[in-house]
Amino acid sequence: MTVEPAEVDDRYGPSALATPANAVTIIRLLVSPALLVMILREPSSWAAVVMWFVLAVTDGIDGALARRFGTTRSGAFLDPLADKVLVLGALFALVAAGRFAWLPVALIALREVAISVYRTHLGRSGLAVPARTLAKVKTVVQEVAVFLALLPLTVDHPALADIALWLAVALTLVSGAQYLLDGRGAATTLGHRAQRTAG
Ligand SMILES: O=P(O)(O)OC[C@H](O)CO
Repeated sequence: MTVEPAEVDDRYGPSALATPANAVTIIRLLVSPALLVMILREPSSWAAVVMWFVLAVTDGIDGALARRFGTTRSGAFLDPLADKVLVLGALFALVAAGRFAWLPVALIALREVAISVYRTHLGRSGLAVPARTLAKVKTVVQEVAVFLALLPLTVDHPALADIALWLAVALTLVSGAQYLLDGRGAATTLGHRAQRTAG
């Protein structure tokens, strides 16, 4: 038996596109290029830290809105995509700025692209692959690695951000392998409320 949280308001059906959660996701996507320009101009600054913090925190907001108003196939696709654009954009900008090595960033990028292709492939059959808990944790660790690299206070201790980045690499690869090992079992039709929610 599925127990629904009492406060859930299933206002949006599984195929809805114009939802509050998607609005937050799209705003995050539109704002992200400004951050990348900022990092390229000055890799470590308080302005970039504040902007990154806001973009990372709003990751939780679109997930919460999705759980409140109803999870959708578009949200299950768009939310992880926005995270990838944001995190990969910031990581590549930090490589370009000489702050991160290319190898860990390339490993993360390979997994993120592979899972996006996998999601798109299943999406063509009307299936969604909502983010799993471990994948959400890996996104947070990726965001922490970027945060530590941007933070002026840790500029003299680059090992901190590097350790966080390698931890993110491990979580990224393991969580990616989980999706692939589960195969279509990781997907849901979202015909009814998804058991795993986007966010
Ligand atoms: O690893 P993914 O592709 O499921 O993405 C996870 C999301 O970034 C969590 O918000």
